Amino acid sequence: MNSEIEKSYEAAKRLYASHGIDTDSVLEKLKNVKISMHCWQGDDVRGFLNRDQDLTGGISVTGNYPGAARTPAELRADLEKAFSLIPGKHKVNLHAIYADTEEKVELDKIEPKHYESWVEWAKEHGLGLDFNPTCFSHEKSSDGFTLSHPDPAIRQFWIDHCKASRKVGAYFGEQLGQTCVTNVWIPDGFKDVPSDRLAPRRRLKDALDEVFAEELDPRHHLDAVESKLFGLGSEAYVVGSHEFYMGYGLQKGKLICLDAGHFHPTEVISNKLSALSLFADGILLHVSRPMRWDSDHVVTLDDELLEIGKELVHGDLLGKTYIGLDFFDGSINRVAAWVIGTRNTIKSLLRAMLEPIEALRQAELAGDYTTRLALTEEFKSYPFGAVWDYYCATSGVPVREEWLAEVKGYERDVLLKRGG
Ligand SMILES: C[C@H](O)[C@H](O)[C@@H](O)C(=O)CO
Ligand SMILES: [Mn+2]
Repeated sequence: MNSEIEKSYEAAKRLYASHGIDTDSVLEKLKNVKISMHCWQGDDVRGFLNRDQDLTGGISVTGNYPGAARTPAELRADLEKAFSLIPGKHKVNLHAIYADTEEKVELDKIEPKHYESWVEWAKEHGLGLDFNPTCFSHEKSSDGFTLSHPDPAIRQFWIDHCKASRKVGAYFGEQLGQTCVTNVWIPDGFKDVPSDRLAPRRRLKDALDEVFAEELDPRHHLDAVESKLFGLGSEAYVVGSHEFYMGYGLQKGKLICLDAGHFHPTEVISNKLSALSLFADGILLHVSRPMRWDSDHVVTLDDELLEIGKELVHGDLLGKTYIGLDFFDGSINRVAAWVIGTRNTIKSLLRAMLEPIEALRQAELAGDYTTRLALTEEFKSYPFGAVWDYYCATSGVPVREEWLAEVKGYERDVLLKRGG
């Protein structure tokens, strides 16, 4: 290893040690945290089933940066490239539309065999897999409703799709020896003020009961439910609101998914974690960056991401929280988007682990808010970067922005040769 990196790390280690923070054990702890990298950043949420369908469900990707993956092999190659630039061992989050099969299979008929190549690949690379039913970009969701659809036949189609998805998820967990989280998100909602808010929610509740009726081994598989305040075309009312899923998840023992972009613009998920942790068995995060709305920008190391990291680390929530990412930006290199967002998410955890939390808590308890503020601010310029660089170097991934040259080379040699 470059001796400058080592020297800076040793100096940083001594400085943090003077506050009782052992950087070596922090890095050991960090190594065990898995981030679920969402496959859909790699191809603008197109998938491989129903590729002729436009992206619907009130979500949107803008930008036409060249090189989006067109096949499972291309997507896997891009994911591998990204993982080679990110420290640690992580997971990949698949949507049902990412099936790798020659068969023309309908969503309600998907089976583990349609995802076998993903399982083989995950085994080969020591990765975990998570899963999601895809309740959008389909003719049966074209009027904006799925599990809460008033037509029982359409509702049943989506119920069957979600049931089939759980089986796929359970297979992933069992094959890979890592719990798979299958997350249900549906777009259902109204553009304008509804006359009946209750009936769709009652239908959704019943539909979910049917979806989750079969018990699955929690060592292999956990269910999550994801709420939203509004989407494009569902500005007035979303059936699966936060209150709905918080109630459902707490009552039925499901993981509650908090997507950073799914709340009122002044609401932050970092402030929900401690409260939820007192009641929920587990939490799933969709780390995202809303810009004025649920715009799914690549996550940066902004105040909210740092706050999320602090809550997870200082609230001792890493053991009960599954950290997934959810952004999709088609205006920049998509491999770089993964690398930036995932490295930032890991950095936010490291930053929190390097905080003098005991001293801060004592100051707070004593009502000494001056010390709390002074220490918090001074620690912002502590040599966190030296510890991060050392972590990257010892994990065998590029240090600082060195990864960018790798991505540029990959763009030149691989992505730009893909054509439209
Ligand atoms: C593609 C994802 O499943 C989707 O983004 C969902 O998680 C969401 O956040 C919708 O706004
Ligand atoms: Mn999400």
